[in-house]
Amino acid sequence: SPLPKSNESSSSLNELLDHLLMLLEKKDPQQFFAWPVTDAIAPGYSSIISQPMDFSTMKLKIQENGYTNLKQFQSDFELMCNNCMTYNQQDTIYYKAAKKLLHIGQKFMVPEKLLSLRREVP
Ligand SMILES: COc1ccc(OC)c(-c2cc(C(C)=O)n3cccnc23)c1
Repeated sequence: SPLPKSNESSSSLNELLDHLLMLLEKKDPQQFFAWPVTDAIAPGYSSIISQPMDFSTMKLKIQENGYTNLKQFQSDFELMCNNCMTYNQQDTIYYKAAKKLLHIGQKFMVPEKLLSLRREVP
């Protein structure tokens, strides 16, 4: 089915979300969260994690107008981090990376911070 026509508000939300996603991706230099986790690299992953999420999936969702508000974007981000802290033991580099990323993301996604982002996005 054709993509829903994007109107003014959805395109400005999408611009904000694209900008936010880019900032969050920069905090994942090892790209652990860039692509879906496969059972090949993480044994049993698909039977442990029922709702996988990663940055590439979030990017596609933005392009398909899949987010109608910031809260939905925030919950996919938190899902991605929490999946990682569910599958991986606390003493792993992945768990520690997810904990750090979650903390950074929660600091970014506060209203006053987002207002400044909005001003940045022309
Ligand atoms: C070592 O290089 C990579 C490259 C890509 C990865 O996920 C896209 C991961 C990766 C990412 C994850 C996560 C996010 O749980 N993971 C868990 C166990 C084993 N590997 C991973 C690691």
